[in-house]
Amino acid sequence: MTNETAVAFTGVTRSFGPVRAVDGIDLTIPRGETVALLGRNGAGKSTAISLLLGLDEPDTGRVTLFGGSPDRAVAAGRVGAMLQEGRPVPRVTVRELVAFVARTYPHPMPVSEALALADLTDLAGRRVDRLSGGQTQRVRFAVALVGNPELIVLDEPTAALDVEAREVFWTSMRGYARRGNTVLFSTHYLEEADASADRIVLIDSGRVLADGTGEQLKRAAGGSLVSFDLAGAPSEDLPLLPGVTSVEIRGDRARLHTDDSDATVRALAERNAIRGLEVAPVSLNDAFLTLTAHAPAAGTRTLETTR
Ligand SMILES: Nc1ncnc2c1ncn2[C@@H]1O[C@H](COP(=O)(O)OP(=O)(O)OP(=O)(O)O)[C@@H](O)[C@H]1O
Repeated sequence: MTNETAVAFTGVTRSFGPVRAVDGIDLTIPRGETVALLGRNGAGKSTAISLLLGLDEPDTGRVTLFGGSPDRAVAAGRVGAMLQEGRPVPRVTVRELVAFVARTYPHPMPVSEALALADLTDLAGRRVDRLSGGQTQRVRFAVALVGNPELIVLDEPTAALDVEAREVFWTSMRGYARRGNTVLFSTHYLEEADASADRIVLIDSGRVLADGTGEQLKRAAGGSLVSFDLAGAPSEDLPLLPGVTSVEIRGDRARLHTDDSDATVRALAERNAIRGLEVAPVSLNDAFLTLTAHAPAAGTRTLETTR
């Protein structure tokens, strides 16, 4: 680990009774990187974030922020967080709330700057209990960043926001990241992870399944999807065709994930199995489903991509 490391998980586990919520995570995030923690419900994202913020302790392993304990980094005002649970909203204006929070940090940014970064300048005088869901989320973002943290941690920041509100939110977030800050956010939304993060860490059953850019994840899951009508032909040997990494049969339609679509299509042509043939790049959504569907019951299978 170097001075340039913002976040480091080393062999971290955390169980709740029989549930291994975090099951051996090793993860290093350099300063200045924007990382998405991507996973379905119950994957272990919130537990990992609680450990990272020092709100919970690992059973084994260690989490460090900027080379020290999470508590130390939080106490020094180096970390801002936007967690899932909402707090009761007080009857103050947006500016008053953000200014109040700023006073609790050692090196806050000017309140007007936090409001501008969160796109709240026009709403500064509005009462916080009279805002829409998207506006409230931006207030929570301003509260998380007014302390001028080097690392900001956002647990599903856009849950329940519509497409437009999400776009506004991510524009704000990217503005903050561009200042050289480190951002870690969790999400179920693949497009969001791909659009807003430099790097995606795919988590399932408390383990890191893949770690790389959206492009690398797509490649790791098989580069293309070749589909065609079986027209009653047998499908048992399709997994053996060149390039094929996985096969799905839906009714009479076969969908082959392949990392060499040319070779797969040639082999299909030789079998004369080209009715309704389509070749498409794997979408991030397909990549996610393929990777998580293959999660093993035991043992770590990290699809570590070359970074
Ligand atoms: N305090 C707790 N007590 C018991 N089980 C817990 C506790 N916290 C988390 N778990 C379990 O640990 C697993 C991981 O939960 P976690 O909340 O970390 O997932 P998540 O990826 O954040 O899910 P979501 O996307 O739904 O928020 C789940 O099976 C959950 O039920």
